[in-house]
Amino acid sequence: MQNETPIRDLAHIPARLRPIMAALCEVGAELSHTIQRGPLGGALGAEVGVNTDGDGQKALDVMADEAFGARLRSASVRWYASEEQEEVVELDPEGAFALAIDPLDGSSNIDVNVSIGTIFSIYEAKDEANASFLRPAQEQIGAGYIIYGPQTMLATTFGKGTQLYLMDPDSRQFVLVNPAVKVSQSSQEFAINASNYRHWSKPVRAYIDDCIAGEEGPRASNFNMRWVASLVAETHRILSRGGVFLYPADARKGYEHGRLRMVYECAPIAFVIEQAGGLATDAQDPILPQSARELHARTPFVFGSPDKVSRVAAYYDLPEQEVSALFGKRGLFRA
Ligand SMILES: O=P(O)(O)OC[C@H]1O[C@](O)(COP(=O)(O)O)[C@@H](O)[C@@H]1O
Ligand SMILES: [Mg+2]
Ligand SMILES: [Mg+2]
Repeated sequence: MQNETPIRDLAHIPARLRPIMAALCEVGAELSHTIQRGPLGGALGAEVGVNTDGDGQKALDVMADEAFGARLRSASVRWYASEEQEEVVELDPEGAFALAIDPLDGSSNIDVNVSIGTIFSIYEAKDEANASFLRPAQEQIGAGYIIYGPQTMLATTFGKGTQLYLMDPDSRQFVLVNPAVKVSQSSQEFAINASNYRHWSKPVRAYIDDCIAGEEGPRASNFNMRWVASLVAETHRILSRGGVFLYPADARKGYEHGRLRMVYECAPIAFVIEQAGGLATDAQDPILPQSARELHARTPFVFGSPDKVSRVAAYYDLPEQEVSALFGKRGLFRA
């Protein structure tokens, strides 16, 4: 049964952002229900078009975008920037906020019953649509994600730590379960799409080679690997038990800046992770001081436990011959 108040504990949410958060949670709860019904509610994973980035659009991508856009109209959102829309949409000319959204993240997992999510980022609205989003990511006033997994959860930050809420499936209310999430320092897990190994730069190969070399290698420790192909799911795992995520730039055409989009994927996840004591970079420099070049611009993205993220950057700082020497000696995947 749908409850009147979609979030039970409001103390951590600034009063003026509560209508936006209520709207996001209401639509999130509906999506969670739709996702749980899976094929009983229609072909959610059916390809229905192509978005501005050239990615195939699934039925659920479009459904989620329409539902968020419609509900946020009455939540003081002036500018709405979505992965699924080429341009920024004006929702309420009187609205005070600009909201960027990846309505459905990890769409390749819709049909295989694996965790997917919604990512959002909130700024004060400026008079001009694009200028409201093409600005330093550290100007975000709120960010977070909803994960639709075995449990539906919300992770948010408003600049005072990261909070975690669990949706009670009976009442569909989001209930605070952790008021101060902290990224663990101790995990020995890395996440990267290793099928792209041959396309990576030398620093990335050297970093991963050293992880894979385990106890016998320079790290003198065994590592585990995970790749869900849902940024939200990888973020949630790292918030829960630490580790490092990498989606670097690579040599494939169109991947000069990696795959993930700055405005509605990397900026909000960076804010959530850093407020939980982690680090987020473009492999070398922090994400939060950076601005997107354009609405759907990509950026390389590395985040997680601070020691691991800093170590990745250190591999880029090694002189070229030194990385080559390391790479030559340690290249376990060499064809
Ligand atoms: O298929 P790849 O190259 O491993 O990319 C996986 C990445 O792409 C994404 O699915 C992109 O998100 P969308 O589903 O919103 O397009 C990320 O969630 C994930 O980290
Ligand atoms: Mg995404
Ligand atoms: Mg998406």
